[in-house]
Amino acid sequence: MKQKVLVAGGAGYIGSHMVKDLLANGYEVLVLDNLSKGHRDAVPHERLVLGNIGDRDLVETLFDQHAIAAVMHFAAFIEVGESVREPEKYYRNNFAETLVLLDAMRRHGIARFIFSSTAAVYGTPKQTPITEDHPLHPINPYGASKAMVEQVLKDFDSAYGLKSIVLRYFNAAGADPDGELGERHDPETHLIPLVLDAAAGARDAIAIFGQDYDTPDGTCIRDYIHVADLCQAHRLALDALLQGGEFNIYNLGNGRGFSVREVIDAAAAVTESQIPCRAAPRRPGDPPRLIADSTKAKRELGWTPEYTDLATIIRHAWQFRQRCMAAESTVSRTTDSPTPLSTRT
Ligand SMILES: NC(=O)c1ccc[n+]([C@@H]2O[C@H](COP(=O)([O-])OP(=O)(O)OC[C@H]3O[C@@H](n4cnc5c(N)ncnc54)[C@H](O)[C@@H]3O)[C@@H](O)[C@H]2O)c1
Ligand SMILES: O=c1ccn([C@@H]2O[C@H](COP(=O)(O)OP(=O)(O)O[C@H]3O[C@H](CO)[C@@H](O)[C@H](O)[C@H]3O)[C@@H](O)[C@H]2O)c(=O)[nH]1
Repeated sequence: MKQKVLVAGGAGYIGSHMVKDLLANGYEVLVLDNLSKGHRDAVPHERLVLGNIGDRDLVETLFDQHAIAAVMHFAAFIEVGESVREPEKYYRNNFAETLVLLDAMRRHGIARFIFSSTAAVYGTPKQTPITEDHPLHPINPYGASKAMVEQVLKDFDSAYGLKSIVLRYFNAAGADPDGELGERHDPETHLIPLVLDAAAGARDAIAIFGQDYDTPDGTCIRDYIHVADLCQAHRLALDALLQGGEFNIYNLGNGRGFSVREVIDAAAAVTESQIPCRAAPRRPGDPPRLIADSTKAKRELGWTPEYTDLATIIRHAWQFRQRCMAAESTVSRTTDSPTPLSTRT
């Protein structure tokens, strides 16, 4: 019988790619998403349960009605800058609501959990590349909310035997290599899609947040990891838990950092466009440099990222963006009223 996985936040960017990946690999999938940020058309409609991970009655009913083998938890608010301005929103959604989900799992004896954590738990790292044993000193509420969940997961493992794998992603980027799914945050705050907006002329210029960091060109350095490679790591983590694996933590990145300026230059080459830029102040909560050491995930999970080249990551994001633009222009030519973009057939 197929194993059933509950994907919380499965209508979002990374979660929707995960749903597609799981279905392609023979799993049953149920998605729980409140669509606060996600897209209804990013998941097969018959699999979507509309609701909140912090709705205890709903979650307990789901666990009563479905034989859930494992939960993958993508549901969260994700903007570093917003978390500095509105910390309550982040601690409530990312921490308090997750606690409700975990408690319902515990009460129903569902004992396998895969958690989307983040490089933001490390804060400003003492050294790069960062290994998993680097101390956690988050410098923004987003990272702190994720570190708090990690602590809960360790304690739930010890006390209740709820087994988790924590995946600390660095900067998720790119899109489904088939072109069917991609990143559609609204508002978009992530560098690569914003740079592609500027390349397409949909935005006047890309603001560079800080040019006085202690990096070779003065702009922040990040480790961009393809969304399809993140999905591969989740599937391997799921297999490990289903085979009796224990609590563990893995960094997921390519081990190579690119500055904001290097990303802009790479995007200009991929799109064959001029990308106008303007200097802007530093964004609060941004560490200067985040680069992963993912040796442990490769060694223990057998993770072999496929799309490690920055140009490939940007090209896939660009292909998805162009597909969306083509679909939107077809819709606006054929209807008077706006129709939601459907990326699934
Ligand atoms: N995008 C990145 O670069 C990145 C990097 C590191 C970690 N992560 C983590 O990966 C996960 C997914 O990120 P993403 O970029 O796909 O974000 P996203 O905003 O596209 O997806 C999150 C999804 O969760 C849903 N959601 C949010 N709160 C919910 C709640 N309380 N109940 C039910 N559904 C809820 C949203 O509607 C959305 O569909 C997040 O946990 C994020 O912290 C993302
Ligand atoms: O218009 C922009 C947008 C971003 N940046 C910079 O580009 C870099 C990357 O920013 P962004 O794409 O917003 O990602 P991060 O803030 O690094 O955060 C992402 O990556 C983290 C892990 O490293 C995850 O935890 C977060 O969820 C995810 O949003 C940062 O230095 C930003 O200051 C700009 O200069 N201009």
